Amino acid sequence: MAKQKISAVPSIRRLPSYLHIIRQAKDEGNEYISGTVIAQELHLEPIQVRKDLAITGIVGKPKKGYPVIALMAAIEHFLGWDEMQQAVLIGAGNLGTALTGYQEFQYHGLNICAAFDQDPAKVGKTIHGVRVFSLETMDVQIRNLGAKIAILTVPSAFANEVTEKLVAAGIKAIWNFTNVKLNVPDDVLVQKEDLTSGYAMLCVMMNMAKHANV
Ligand SMILES: NC(=O)c1ccc[n+]([C@@H]2O[C@H](COP(=O)([O-])OP(=O)(O)OC[C@H]3O[C@@H](n4cnc5c(N)ncnc54)[C@H](O)[C@@H]3O)[C@@H](O)[C@H]2O)c1
Repeated sequence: MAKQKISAVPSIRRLPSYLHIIRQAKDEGNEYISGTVIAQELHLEPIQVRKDLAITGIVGKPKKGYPVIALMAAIEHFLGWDEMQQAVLIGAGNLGTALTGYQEFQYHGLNICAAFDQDPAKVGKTIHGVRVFSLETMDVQIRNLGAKIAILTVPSAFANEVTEKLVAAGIKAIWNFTNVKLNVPDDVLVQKEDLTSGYAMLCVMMNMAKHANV
């Protein structure tokens, strides 16, 4: 996996919300959905939705919109969600437990197949159907499971120490929930996640609304 600059980051971040709405439309028995309907649901401009969907290669029909089944398939294929990825989770604490319990990942091609923790009280337990293993067995287990993705939810102080072990075990992509910049070789991808950036947006919106109302 080579590191490349991704140009359409905001569009890619919106695709899962589109998929959710399109899936709902399909469940309600609709064969087509228009960009305008998706835009209305998400408070976006229709032109933005059409531009975003264009990156998946699908084109809508005038007056009808997009065929829902083909549109879902195109988005899932673009995101790589039409193939199930095996992932391991390191740090079965509060956040790690919540992530293992998030059933939606199954619809997004992500299967958390094992968890690892250094706490002996957690080793051997099963959280939301995911077995927690000892860190000592991590290398062998990752190789046996063929997992290439790791979800990192350990305390930040241990993030790089654990990352070194993950890389040695053959992990090629890390979803990093710690607040640490990970030291990884060029062929290992890292996506850092921070819930506070969403909260920051909410605060700015609240501030703007407050000033607009005075
Ligand atoms: N990105 C976000 O928005 C966000 C939100 C919440 C928490 N976090 C981060 O996620 C991490 C976990 O937070 P939490 O609230 O779940 O903490 P927690 O203390 O509940 O869980 C941490 C788990 O990691 C285990 N652990 C500790 N050292 C380890 C090691 N060396 N190897 C393997 N396991 C180890 C602990 O035994 C524990 O089960 C922290 O780094 C926290 O800052 C990020």
